[in-house]
Amino acid sequence: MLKNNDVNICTPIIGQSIEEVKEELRAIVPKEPDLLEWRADYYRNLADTTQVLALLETIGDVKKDIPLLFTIRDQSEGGEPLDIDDAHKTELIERVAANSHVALIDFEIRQPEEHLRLVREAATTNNKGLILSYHDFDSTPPSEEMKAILQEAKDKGADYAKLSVTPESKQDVLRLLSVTEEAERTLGIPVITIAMGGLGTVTRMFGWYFGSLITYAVGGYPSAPGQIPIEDLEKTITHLRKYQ
Ligand SMILES: O=C1C[C@@](O)(C(=O)O)C[C@@H](O)[C@@H]1O
Repeated sequence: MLKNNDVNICTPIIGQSIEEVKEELRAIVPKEPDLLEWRADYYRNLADTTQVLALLETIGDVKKDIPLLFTIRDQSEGGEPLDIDDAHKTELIERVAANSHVALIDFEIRQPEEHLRLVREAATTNNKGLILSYHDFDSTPPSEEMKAILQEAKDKGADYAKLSVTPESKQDVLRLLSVTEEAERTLGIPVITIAMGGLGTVTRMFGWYFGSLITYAVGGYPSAPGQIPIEDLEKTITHLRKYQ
């Protein structure tokens, strides 16, 4: 599945229709990312579970053996407006978790406890990895708070603890990297961290060196501020590896 103790490049799929998703896959799959993320909040028929599961089959048929991460991102955490409520979202994730094409589920740590429990159970039952994530699109919280968020993800049953923040200074970027480095040594589960936007690009390029397991890159279209094309990211990683 994921390469542990190494960097994994993940490319999001953000199509609104089957055609757009297929077009993105045609562009992305030949680039051989380590992981594909279907950001299903962009899909306009998300309310129709039958269509979601059908599109999952389509993705499964063309993605070759690239592991698939399934994410429905809430609008408050940078996702698209949803026409399903939290209960429907959780039920959908439970169905998706049972699908053999899916390897990992991303769920937000701020979701209601009961839904978190149901998603955790679905991931465990179906042997899928669970990423519990937290996004701050306004700022970079104090370091102690960032550590507490990663710890909370672990306490709530995450297999991977993810934190994505918005830096307002280079000091914020350094703090995120420092928290990453410490968490990677001490938390006991893998961490995924990102500083978004141009200031944070360095974390997308080099965060893995400080202990972040996944970095998100553009294969077709970006899904968050500051993502860079997979080709550029691969070159950067290769260069650092060569001389480190
Ligand atoms: O949570 C994340 C990370 C991300 O927001 C980023 O900043 O690259 C991109 C999203 O697609 C993904 O679900």
